[in-house]
Amino acid sequence: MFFLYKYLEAFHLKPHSKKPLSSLSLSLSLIFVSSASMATKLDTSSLLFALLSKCSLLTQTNLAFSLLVASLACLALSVFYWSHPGGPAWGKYFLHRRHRTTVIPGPRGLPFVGSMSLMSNALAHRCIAATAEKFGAKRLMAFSLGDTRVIVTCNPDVAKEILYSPVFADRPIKESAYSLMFNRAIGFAPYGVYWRTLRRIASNHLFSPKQIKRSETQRRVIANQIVKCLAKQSNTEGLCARDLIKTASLNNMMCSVFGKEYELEHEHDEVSELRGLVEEGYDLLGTLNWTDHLPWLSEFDPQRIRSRCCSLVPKVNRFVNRIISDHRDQIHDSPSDFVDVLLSLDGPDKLSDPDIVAVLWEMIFRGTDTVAVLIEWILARMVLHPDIQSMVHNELDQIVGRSRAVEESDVASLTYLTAVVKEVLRLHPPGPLLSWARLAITDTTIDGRRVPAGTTAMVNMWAIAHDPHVWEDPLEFKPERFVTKEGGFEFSVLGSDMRLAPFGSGRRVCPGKNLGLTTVTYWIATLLHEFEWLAPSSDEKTVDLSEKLRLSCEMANPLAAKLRCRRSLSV
Ligand code: HEM
Repeated sequence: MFFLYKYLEAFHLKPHSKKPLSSLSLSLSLIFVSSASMATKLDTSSLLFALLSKCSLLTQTNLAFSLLVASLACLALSVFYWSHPGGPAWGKYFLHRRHRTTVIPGPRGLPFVGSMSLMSNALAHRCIAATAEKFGAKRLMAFSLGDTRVIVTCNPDVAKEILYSPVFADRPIKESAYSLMFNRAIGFAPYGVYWRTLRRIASNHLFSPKQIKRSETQRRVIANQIVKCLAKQSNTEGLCARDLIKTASLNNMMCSVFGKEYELEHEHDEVSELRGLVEEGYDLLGTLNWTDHLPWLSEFDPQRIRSRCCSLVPKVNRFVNRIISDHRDQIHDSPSDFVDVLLSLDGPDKLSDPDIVAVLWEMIFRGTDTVAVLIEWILARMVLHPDIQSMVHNELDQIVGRSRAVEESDVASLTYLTAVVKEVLRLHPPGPLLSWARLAITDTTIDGRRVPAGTTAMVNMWAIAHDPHVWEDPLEFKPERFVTKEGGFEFSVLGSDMRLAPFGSGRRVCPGKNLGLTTVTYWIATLLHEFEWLAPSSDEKTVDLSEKLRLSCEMANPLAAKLRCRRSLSV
């Protein structure tokens, strides 16, 4: 009110003004008095109208002039925000911060929207790495996604500081994740008792070494089915294994989670339906939603993410609830799959039905694509480097021999193959930006710079894994770097060494890392033991390694290969 008063007063002094200042002041005072008694009833806009209607200065010229002044003021403010290193969101913080602090370098991007183009790019990890290099900000870079302040590091020490810090144990709010119920599952549940309970239940009943061992038979059965399907198509030039591997991975998760077994050879309506739901969810969650960062856009849903989520969720609910009620109808002495486990919970651990749906849906969702994407990258590298593939074959011949199929127990002795998997994780981490970012719960200090609460933090694992200061010849495919020398330590990729932590680290580290790695290594051992993977034709010696970052970073164009069976008893 005070500002409005001042504003009108200032106008009154303009040459067009006809009404004396005293009369306007009187009008305003009257309005002030009457508005005091009705303060609770009047909203700001009606008050504004009341004020303006009292004012005879509302000429066209004055209105145009006031609009111009307001627009210029807005523009000046946004240019001021935008001029701050890191862009507009950091500029706003600069005005409100209470502490003197070193500024974090970073790109300004565009006024209002900041560096949206960095993240909406299909190669965001590469763009961020290049921008950090340009700004000399590899340790810590700031940028803005609309109103969201973001920090990103391309340095292993700073990555450790972020991922291990309890301050960054939360996830930023994403409308699509909330709409798709992931806030009630592990991935997006706010850090707290509920999240801890879910992680404990999943660690005990899905990801424990005992549980992983129990699901060995199911992985062997599915591996045999993959081999059988591939053997049938082995004469095809340019065979594309992507869909088969994705369906195999989905079948594997459906077996662990829902206790459902399907033949890979035949199309099943239930599997196709779930594949469709997962694909749609994957697309929605992997898209940068502008309304997450520009609240003034949220009414409009310009990318149709909200409406697509709204139509997906009832389908997921119907699908998963059907499976839950089938389980309720069957009485088991002991839980045989993860649905049984969740239904058997009692006391404080007991989950409501909507929460059970969210947890089950997340497991299927997270466990399917990550595994399939990694397997395709490994096969691509094998086609591209036949010399390395033949070393893997030699190892398989020595340890397993051609007379039998690989067993999961052989994998521990396949040291070169394990090194190949690690080298592919280094060059093609499925989550180059660690999939889901972290959120600062309180103000904190990272690498000596102040980071305010509410800042989103990301680790560019792809940049760390490609950094020549961290890895020798980082662009070379050299599995030998992971072959443990006599008496040396084995390099762990499970989150203890930030030079390569493709499963993240700290409190929010991937809980499915052992299950994922066991599945990938065993299936890859089988696929390489049974087949030689060759370029589709002799004149096409190269493999297209272009990437496309959705939620995971997959090959932009599916791998096409030619297969040669290595064992006569390949099925
Ligand atoms: C090759 C396989 C996989 C890769 C590369 C991978 C990678 C990741 C990464 C980078 C994160 C974020 C970690 C962080 O913020 O520090 C994550 C989180 C997660 N992953 Fe995985 N993952 C894989 C397999 C799986 C599997 C098989 C499952 C379950 C069946 C799974 C379930 C989850 C869940 C639930 C989270 C969220 C954890 C939390 O927020 O507390 N992942 N994964």
